Order: sequence, then C-alpha cells, then structure tokens
Amino acid sequence: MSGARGPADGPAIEAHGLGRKYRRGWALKDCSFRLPAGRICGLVGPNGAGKTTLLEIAANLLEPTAGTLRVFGAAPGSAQAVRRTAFVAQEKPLFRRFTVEETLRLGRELNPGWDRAVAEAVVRAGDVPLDARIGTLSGGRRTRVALALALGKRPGLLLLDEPMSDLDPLARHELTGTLMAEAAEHGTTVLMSSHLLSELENVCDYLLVVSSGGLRLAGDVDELLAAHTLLTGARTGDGPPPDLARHTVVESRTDGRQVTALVRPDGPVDDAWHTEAPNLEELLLAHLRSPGAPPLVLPDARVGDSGDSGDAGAVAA
Ligand SMILES: Nc1ncnc2c1ncn2[C@@H]1O[C@H](COP(=O)(O)OP(=O)(O)OP(=O)(O)O)[C@@H](O)[C@H]1O
Repeated sequence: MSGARGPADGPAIEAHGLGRKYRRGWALKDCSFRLPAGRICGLVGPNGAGKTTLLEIAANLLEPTAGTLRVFGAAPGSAQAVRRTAFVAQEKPLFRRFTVEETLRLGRELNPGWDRAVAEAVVRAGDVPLDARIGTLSGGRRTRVALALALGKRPGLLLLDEPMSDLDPLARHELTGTLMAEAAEHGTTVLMSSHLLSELENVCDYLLVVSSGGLRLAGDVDELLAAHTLLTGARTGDGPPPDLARHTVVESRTDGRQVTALVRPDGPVDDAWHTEAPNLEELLLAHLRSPGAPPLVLPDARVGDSGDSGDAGAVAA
C-alpha cells in the first residue's frame, strides 16, 4: 500500500511548541506550524538554525525536549508514521559493503509497498552499476541510491536533509524533476532543507524558514511573496523616508543615497518609492540577513488552539 495521502487527510506535519535543548542551549524552540499534505516545502535557515533537528524529530531519530510533532496525526515513532515516512539524511547512512542491487533488495524486503520500478529508474538514470559496492560509489551516486531507496518506499512524507548538495548540476536537475513528478503523481509531501535558494524557486510551493531555533516564515510561497514588497527610493535626510515606519520592515539598506527595503506593507506605499514584487531568493536573503525581523506565519500554516504557543496569530502582518 502506498504511504501517500491526499490533502483531504489533514496536515502531513503538525508541530506544537516544539523544542529541542542541548547543553549549550535550544537547537529548536517553541516551533508551532502545520505543513499541509501534498506540498513541497523548502526548509531554509543559516547553518545551525535547527533544520536537521526538526527533520530528525519528524523522522523519529530525535526526541523533542518540549512540545509535540505529529506526522499525519500520529507520533513519529508509531508504526503508522514510520510506514509513511522516508528520510534521506545528510550522511546517507547506507551499508557500505552492500552492492547497489543488494541495497535495493533490502528496500524491497523492508517495505511492503515497495515500488521497484521507480527505485531502479532513479538508479539507472545515473548510470550507477547495480553490482558496485556502496562504499566505492562517489558521494553524488550514493545520494542517488539513498533517494532511490526513499522514493521506492512510496512515502506519504519525504524528509530530505540537503539532498542535492553533492550532486552535479545535471544530476540535480534530473533528480529534482523525478522528485517533483513522483510527488505530483502520488500526492507525496516533501520537506527538504536546502541552502540552494535559487533552485528552491522552481521546486517548492511551501516554505519554512528557521533561524536560531525559531520559526521566522511559514506558509504558501506565492502568499508569502505577495505579502512582501521591495521598495527602492532616494534617501532624503539622515534615515529612510518617514513613511517606511508604518510598514513592517524586514530589512532596510542604504547604499549612498539609495534606500532599498523589503517590507510587509500596511496600507498604500508612498509614491516616492519604486515598488517591485520580490522573488523567492530576495525574500529569503532579506530574512536570513535580518533574523530579528518579526516572524510571519500565514493562516494556512498556523496550528489550532490546543498547545499552540499563541504567537502565530499575533505575528501575522
Ligand atoms: N548532538 C548535539 N549536541 C549538541 N548540540 C547539538 C547537537 N546536534 C545539534 N546541535 C546544535 O543544535 C543547533 C542546530 O543544529 P542543526 O544541525 O539542527 O542545524 P542546521 O540548521 O541543520 O544546520 P546546517 O545548515 O549546518 O546543517 C546547532 O547549534 C548545533 O550545534
């Protein structure tokens, strides 16, 4: 049976006040969000922001210190969630002495809903020899085998931790296409961390941005973009023009006499400004450069009342 679920089945992930603390502090803190089923979600944030921590909690590799996370309504460690979730970790922990063929056979034996055709197609597309031992493969080819194993499981939720970082551009393009086609065909929800901001634009329709363990942005990509405007104008005095203050300013930069700002407009923008819609990379870079900007969690990504930290409603501009 396929683990994929449709959007009508409720959220793929729901987190309430989720936190993970280490001796040196919180890796993830008070995270509340909902990832609707069937979305391809980019998980973005600087090094050490808490992305792997979040993915590992969802994959049942790590226990939260605070709060809860549910996968299709079930605890990550439950048989139901385990069957529906696949995780490709940064280190791709495959058995190095196994051949590719033996690895795929193991996938088949461990997963009742195994899709041999899709797993073999992913491996073949990269010209990976079936009789090669995993330990002799390049990092990129090991990634391909790990993705083949994950896709062969036909998961409802696919968790990917920087999956494409060691692939060459052609392989990245080809595997991204495969991933999206699989997700579209089977309604798979994908949550993938990535630092490749420009490539996320063509892949993701949903976004979670974390920084210093906290959630900064969450929601549908088009709605998040529509909530922001890029302003360019001439500096008139010592600071930016006064009417900027009525908007929520994510980032404001001055270069000579020119001011550029990314804002969440609160009402009409003064005609003195040149306005533009930001692209996804501009939106993300501004938020990464300004981790102190007010968070924005769109209604679709907010959790219900129970256990909610309560600030999601307050932060929506
Ligand atoms: N086992 C651990 N013991 C102590 N601290 C840890 C442990 N694992 C993670 N951390 C800390 O938790 C924070 C979040 O780490 P995490 O790996 O989740 O970040 P990340 O966003 O995935 O980073 P990157 O982009 O570099 O992969 C970091 O400050 C990290 O040092």
